[in-house]
Amino acid sequence: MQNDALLEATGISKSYGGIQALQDVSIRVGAGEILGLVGPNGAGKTTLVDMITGHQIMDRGTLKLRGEPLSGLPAVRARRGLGRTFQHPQLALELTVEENLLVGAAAYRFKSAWRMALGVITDGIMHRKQELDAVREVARELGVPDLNELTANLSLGEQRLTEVARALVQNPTVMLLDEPFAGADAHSIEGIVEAIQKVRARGHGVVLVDHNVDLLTSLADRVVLLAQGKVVFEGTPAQCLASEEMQQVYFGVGGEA
Ligand SMILES: Nc1ncnc2c1ncn2[C@@H]1O[C@H](COP(=O)(O)OP(=O)(O)OP(=O)(O)O)[C@@H](O)[C@H]1O
Repeated sequence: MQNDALLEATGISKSYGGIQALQDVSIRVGAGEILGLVGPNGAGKTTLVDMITGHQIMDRGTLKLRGEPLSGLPAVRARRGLGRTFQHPQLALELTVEENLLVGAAAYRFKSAWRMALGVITDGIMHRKQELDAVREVARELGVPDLNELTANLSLGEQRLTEVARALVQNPTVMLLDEPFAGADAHSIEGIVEAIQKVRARGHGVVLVDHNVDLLTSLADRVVLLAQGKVVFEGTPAQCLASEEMQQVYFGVGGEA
């Protein structure tokens, strides 16, 4: 065992046509660590999350989860322990909140598509009560609104909170959150923060992408600043906020706000 990194992304590069979205980017997330990923619009933050979860295919680079190579379709990576949310929440709007959360619980239980198929036939009823209990507990802890509500009726903040709750019921080794606070109300933000802290307390890891730099730096243990597809600074939140690179990237000046 080389180190205690849960997630290691090394030398990730990706271009879309003529746009170099990521160039030789490396990040690592340790056990019980929240890694904040900041950078201006178009810096490559979502692209990096997509490379890790397999929602886009990288041009170059390697990924490891708990020291083991990570590849395959997003569903395979989810079963290996990657939980995520999306910049635009991806919930089944025609289902209730509870049904959406149960999808997360089932994804965690079935370690392969074959087992999932078999499980639906053989042990669906046996595990249903267990999963319902887990879902209801997470919902209560995070303050997820009415579980019987149709997801289409939720506000953006409530959808974000529900998506984070869905990721949490999978008990992810690493949870990747793409702008979870954008447009969210105070109550939803509180629940999302609770979820992040729970993952950390379990000794698992979080990659947190958000434009709310105050909130992000108050939660993160370490911050990586991306600009134009490259890592331009990495350090503690205080070091990052004080860095010349941060001033340049966000305010176009060197050394002063
Ligand atoms: N599917 C795609 N096709 C073409 N270009 C893309 C695609 N996805 C991202 N890009 C480009 O790659 C670059 C990085 O985009 P990305 O969305 O990763 O940035 P970001 O840091 O997440 O930005 P934001 O904060 O606005 O979400 C941008 O120039 C973007 O236009």
